[in-house]
Amino acid sequence: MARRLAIGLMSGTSMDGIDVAAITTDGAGFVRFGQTMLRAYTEAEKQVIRAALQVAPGLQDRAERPPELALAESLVTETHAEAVNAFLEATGYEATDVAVIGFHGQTVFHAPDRGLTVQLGDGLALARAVGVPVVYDFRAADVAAGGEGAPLVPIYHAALVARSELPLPVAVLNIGGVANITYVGRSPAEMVGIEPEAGDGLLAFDCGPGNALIDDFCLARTGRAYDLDGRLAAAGRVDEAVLAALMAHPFFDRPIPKSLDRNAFSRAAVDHLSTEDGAATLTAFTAAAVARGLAQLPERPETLIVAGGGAHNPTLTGMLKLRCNTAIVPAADLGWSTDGLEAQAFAYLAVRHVAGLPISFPGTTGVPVPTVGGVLAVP
Ligand SMILES: Nc1ncnc2c1ncn2[C@@H]1O[C@H](COP(=O)(O)OP(=O)(O)OP(=O)(O)O)[C@@H](O)[C@H]1O
Ligand SMILES: CC(=O)N[C@H]1[C@@H]2OC[C@@H](O2)[C@@H](O)[C@@H]1O[C@H](C)C(=O)O
Repeated sequence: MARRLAIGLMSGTSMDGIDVAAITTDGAGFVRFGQTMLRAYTEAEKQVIRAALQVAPGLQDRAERPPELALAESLVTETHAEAVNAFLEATGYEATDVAVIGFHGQTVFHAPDRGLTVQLGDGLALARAVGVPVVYDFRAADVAAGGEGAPLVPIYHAALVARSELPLPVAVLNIGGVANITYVGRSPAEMVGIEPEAGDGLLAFDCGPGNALIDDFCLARTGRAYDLDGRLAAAGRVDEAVLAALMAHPFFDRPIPKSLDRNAFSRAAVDHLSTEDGAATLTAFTAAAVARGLAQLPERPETLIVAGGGAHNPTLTGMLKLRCNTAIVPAADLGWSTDGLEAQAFAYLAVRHVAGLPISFPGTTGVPVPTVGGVLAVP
């Protein structure tokens, strides 16, 4: 398969901004990293997205666009076009150099049990604004076929593990707004090939909260968007009784694969705690949920590679070390991008779409057969 330059765009559940990343890939075993960039959302932009998040659970149909969603969708499309143009300017690439863009959009609601997963973003408008073909709406086909619609990054994790010389099994933990785990249990090279098998070699699932609960708590208590370097949590004490109550949520006993809405968990259980103790307890909740997730794997991974914004929180990574009985390796130690990995993944998934390769698998989303997701928009 031909190697193509692709750009990926990820606006995740943390709603901090748009990660932009370029890779050169054949959509299978070849991946060469290009540059990455963050186009941060302003406070006013975050408000527009938050308003859409509030309204979205009332949707009956994923195409419905009440005013809050319509406004947020225009904002998402326009800011992504701005981000791509800024990235082209900064990197010196011409639009004509780029074969395809993978545009995740902004998830505002995810309820696969109701057949609903809603990502805001107009792929055709973006393609026209930047002059590059765009693959978007990656999750709908998987949900329509009976899958969870998430996580979708695992096949990219498998491609990166295949290039590494790590002993298997390996697990990759992404700590975004929600946390998710990928398990690579056997020769991953086979999995990224043309016909990945639907065996238990590649498993994935959302394992619990990531940063979103901590972020929301921090914003409500201090007015700051997140617990910088985990300082609040480091100054507090974990309330073990509250933690046990949080871990009693039925989600943790559900078999894998499984996925989560950003707002699946409530932080009400820490309302009576001090700001420091609340932050410590929610941070421990994220770590404990990862440990529970690892226990659902068929084998204990030799290595747990940690990526996503939560990898920058030393209080959280310290708690992971205490609670997970495995070697923890920051993604950056392997030369992987901590913050740009998901954006790279959507570039990879866009190339797979163009090549007609599946992006989700029975082991990663529970979809009955490997499924090609996404919609192609040509300018
Ligand atoms: N220095 C830091 N200290 C503590 N937390 C941090 C730090 N840097 C980033 N974070 C956390 O990382 C979050 C951003 O993570 P990330 O960009 O991976 O999220 P995302 O792309 O929205 O995720 P996803 O799509 O996987 O849900 C911030 O909201 C914050 O909680
Ligand atoms: C529905 C949705 O947008 N889910 C996100 C979210 O953020 C992290 C986790 O929950 C993961 O399942 C997924 O994103 C990543 C990019 C994925 O699909 O792999």
